[in-house]
Amino acid sequence: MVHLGPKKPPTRKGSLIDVPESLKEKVDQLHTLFWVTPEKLKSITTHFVSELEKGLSKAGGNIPMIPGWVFEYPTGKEKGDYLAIDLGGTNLRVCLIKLGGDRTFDTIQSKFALPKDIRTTESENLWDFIAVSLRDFLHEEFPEGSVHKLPLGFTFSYPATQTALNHGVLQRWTKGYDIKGVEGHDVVPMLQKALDKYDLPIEVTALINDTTGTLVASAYTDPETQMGLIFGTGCNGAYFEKVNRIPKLEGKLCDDVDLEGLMAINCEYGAFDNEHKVLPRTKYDVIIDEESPRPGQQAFEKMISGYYLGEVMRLVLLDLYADGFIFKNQDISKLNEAYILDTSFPAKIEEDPFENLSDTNELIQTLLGIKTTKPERHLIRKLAEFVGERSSRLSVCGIAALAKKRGLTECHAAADGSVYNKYPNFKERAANALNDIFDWNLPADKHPIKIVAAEDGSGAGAAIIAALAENRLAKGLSLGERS
Ligand SMILES: Nc1ncnc2c1ncn2[C@@H]1O[C@H](COP(=O)(O)OP(=O)(O)O)[C@@H](O)[C@H]1O
Ligand SMILES: O=P(O)(O)OC[C@H]1O[C@@H](O)[C@H](O)[C@@H](O)[C@@H]1O
Repeated sequence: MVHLGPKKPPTRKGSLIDVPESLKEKVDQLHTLFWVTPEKLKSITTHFVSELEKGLSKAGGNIPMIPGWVFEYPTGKEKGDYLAIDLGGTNLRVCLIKLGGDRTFDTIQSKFALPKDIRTTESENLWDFIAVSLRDFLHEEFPEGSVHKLPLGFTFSYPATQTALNHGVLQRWTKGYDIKGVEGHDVVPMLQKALDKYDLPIEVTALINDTTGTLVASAYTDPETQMGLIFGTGCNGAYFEKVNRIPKLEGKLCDDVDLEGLMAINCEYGAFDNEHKVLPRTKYDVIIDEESPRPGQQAFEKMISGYYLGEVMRLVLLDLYADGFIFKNQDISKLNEAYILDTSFPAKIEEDPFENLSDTNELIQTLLGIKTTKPERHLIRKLAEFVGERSSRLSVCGIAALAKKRGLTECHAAADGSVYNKYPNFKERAANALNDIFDWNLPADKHPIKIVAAEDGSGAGAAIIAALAENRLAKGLSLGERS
């Protein structure tokens, strides 16, 4: 007798039949507030293209468009062992990447949750945390120590101006960071100093952004890759631009750079529309921006990325409570705590498969100490769907804009990050938005521009870029601006 065990509950029907009219009207209002029409997506994308161009001009614009000093696609023959670290918005990852030289690679890695206070700690604590994490990793992987210096690719997922591959001056912290003494400084010597302090046999040979790493790592295994995207704690994209289409680099390139060649660009497009010309910001987006450590910055990122989606939800719930729609006579003191809800909160609500939303009931009771009625849970479920869908639909504007800017009619857009990988229905919603922008009306697997799962950009990408840099140095080629 085969024991089938309990089957996964079917997806719920989600009817609103037992929801009072007043709540149904509120659902409609919230849908109007968060829905982005196909026409709006198209107009946002058009503006996005012009902003990408402006970022490459000498005058610049909202979007930084940072040259990454990676000049070529990997050949797939890159070979060797490289260390890589990835300082993201939520975790630090330490990797040992073994490049096979045949479009394959192996990864040995450890993940360290960033300390809760990391966003406002002293900068020395940040660099020490990284050095100690690397020291622990080396003890495990090289118990007998290492006789020679190990090259390290440092994936630094923040906007850093690069005049060379192994330098990067932090423009500004994003994702709620506010560590003093780092903005305006080159982070490579800061990290190197901490590594030397702990006598680690490591040399930082390349500083890369996680989106550039994602682009290069994915191109190593999939030559159809034309852009690398991150939908994680933050959002961003990288692509290869023609060197002669980067006005702000005129006169700054060494003679050995092929002007007909390519250069990886770390767009830093979380900053798109800081001027607030096209994005459909709600009052909740305005509050999040005004109460963030860097008001006026990262307008696009603050509407779509993992660090903020839970906070958008929290602010709307507070309004629904103040207007008497939910949580009547309940103690909502926990809900008053900023950022108490991370993006897994709306994600788990969207994954609740039960008609009575019993998982949602437990989640809100456990996390916030609030009892809910079934009609309230239906309203909260619709709100989670609206917030999640707005994120997915707006996220695609960056992809469409990069494709339009480069004149790409078909390619792979390699995406990574927990919002892309874990948020329920993100992929389907993103595919629908691509259909809306390009009027394809095709199933996702037939899309000419296909969003695909990326390779490990922060690990393998950093290693491959370190290998590309070594190859250039071995040929006596430059890695940065004319000195
Ligand atoms: N189940 C989930 N669904 C959607 N987002 C999630 C989920 N779990 C975590 N997240 C969000 O993903 C972000 C972490 O992204 P990730 O790519 O893992 O790390 P990093 O941004 O540090 O590279 C956090 O903002 C977190 O709120
Ligand atoms: O991988 P994460 O932490 O989600 O980062 C995504 C993006 O987050 C943005 O805030 C950073 O400015 C980018 O550099 C980064 O690529």
